[in-house]
Amino acid sequence: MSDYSATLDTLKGLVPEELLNPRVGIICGSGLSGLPASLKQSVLVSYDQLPGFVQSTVPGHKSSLAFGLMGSGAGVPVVAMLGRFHPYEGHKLSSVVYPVRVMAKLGVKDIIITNAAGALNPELVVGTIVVVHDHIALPNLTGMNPLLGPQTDLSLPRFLPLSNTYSRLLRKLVFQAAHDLSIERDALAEGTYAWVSGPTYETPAEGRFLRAAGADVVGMSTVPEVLAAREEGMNVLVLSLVTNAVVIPSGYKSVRDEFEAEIAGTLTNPGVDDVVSHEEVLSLGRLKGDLMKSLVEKVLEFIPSDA
Ligand SMILES: O=P(O)(O)O[C@H]1O[C@H](CO)[C@@H](O)[C@H]1O
Ligand code: HPA
Repeated sequence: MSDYSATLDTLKGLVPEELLNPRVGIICGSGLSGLPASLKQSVLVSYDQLPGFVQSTVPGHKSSLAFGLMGSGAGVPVVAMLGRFHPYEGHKLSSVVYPVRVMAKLGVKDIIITNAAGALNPELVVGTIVVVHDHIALPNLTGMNPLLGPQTDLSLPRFLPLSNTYSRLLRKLVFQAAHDLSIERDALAEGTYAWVSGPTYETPAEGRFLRAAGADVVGMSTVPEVLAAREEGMNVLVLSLVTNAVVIPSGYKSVRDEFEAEIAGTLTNPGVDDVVSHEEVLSLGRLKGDLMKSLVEKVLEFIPSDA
């Protein structure tokens, strides 16, 4: 698994030398694989060609790495994961973060991680892009941490601080990019991402619990990648696309009240239990994919080459 040299040698045989030193890594979330659609000189490498890579089995995720130049002008050399790995697919945490470590070995300094997420903060409208500034990871706190285990690379820190996880500079560049693109203010927000293992979506009570703990959005990915990227010394930017509401502003509706209103003939608004689906998540990705793409491309233009 940790034989990076086999992966790197394979990449050397498949990707032209001028694309093999990407500055920025990108991970495409559910339904967001179109992000690198307009890469120049793009070269696709399928995961099944790469030792150490597993397969993405989730609809809306492809299984390829894309190398190329992104953005206007000459473009910035990037490597993008068109499809990520989640622990709920049965992948080990070490497999989930393997591509991030490969990116580090290729020289990636800045990583832009995107995802689809449910809104816990009732003020977040579906379609909003949340610039993540913090996270809550119950799996990490309870023993499912991708950095657990013997230290195989002594050049990496044993005890990684997480108080400065999400690069202040990169976060600010998103707002600069949005300003430049005249994207309306409400299209973006800042917030805290809660990582859950999935594959079940949250119950309403779990949603309220995570909200009470201080999270704004929830998803089943990203945090393992963030931890590996930070351990490898990368600057991290996370953008979450809100695809559905988890905590419904109107809150819980009592069926006893409803029943009593019904027999009293005063029932006007019967409660309905909202149900989220992955199709809904993907359709939001299709709807907002272009916005995410232009934002990421603009951010790339602004990232200093020595950041
Ligand atoms: O986080 P990404 O991969 O964007 O996908 C999100 O969407 C899927 C659920 O619909 C889960 O995998 C969740 O994590
Ligand atoms: N919960 C967890 N993960 C998600 C959700 C959600 O509501 N939406 C998209 N990914």
